[in-house]
Amino acid sequence: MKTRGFEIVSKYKDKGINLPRRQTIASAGYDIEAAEDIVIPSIWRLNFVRIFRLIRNGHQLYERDYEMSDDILKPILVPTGIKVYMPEDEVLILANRSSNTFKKNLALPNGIGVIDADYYNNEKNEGELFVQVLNYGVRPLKIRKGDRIAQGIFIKYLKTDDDLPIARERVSGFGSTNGKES
Ligand SMILES: O=c1ccn([C@H]2C[C@H](O)[C@@H](COP(=O)(O)OP(=O)(O)OP(=O)(O)O)O2)c(=O)[nH]1
Ligand SMILES: [Mg+2]
Repeated sequence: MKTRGFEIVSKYKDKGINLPRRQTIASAGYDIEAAEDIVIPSIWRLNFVRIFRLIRNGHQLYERDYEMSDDILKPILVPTGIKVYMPEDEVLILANRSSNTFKKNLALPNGIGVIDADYYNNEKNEGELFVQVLNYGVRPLKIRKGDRIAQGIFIKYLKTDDDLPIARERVSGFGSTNGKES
């Protein structure tokens, strides 16, 4: 019987993806690997480029220039090539590895990632997990395919007494319930 587990998404079948694994007897987290080589640019450099662009365009660096700009510094989404299934009352918490901040200047800007049970096999991206990352170091950071970039922890979540039943199905992630994806 299938209860909870990880699977490889179709796009990455036969691409040598390893399913997440725990590393020691009592490790809570299933370590999740990057599915591709990817370079994470430094946020300092990106911000420098933005400021340089503002100055070059003759803008003064007033607060309103930032407010007017829709040039949001978006985190990089690292593909994992995997999806996760679990009972409806569970959630996979995607957490950073402490070594990422300690050794690599790699942060998960959303703090933790919340992977909902109904994200599995969604029509848009089949439920592929992505890890949002920011490199707060000064150099670009190379992530290689197979590097363990985050860990997934399964937990049960609770509902309030007056929780409203809802029939809406999840079609994707990253703002899909906002009406439009951002
Ligand atoms: O680090 C993350 C965080 C989320 N997700 C996927 C799985 C999750 O089920 C979905 C929605 O995440 P969340 O509810 O945290 O984001 P949202 O901004 O509320 O998006 P939505 O409106 O789609 O719920 O996006 C990831 O792949 N990685
Ligand atoms: Mg949501």
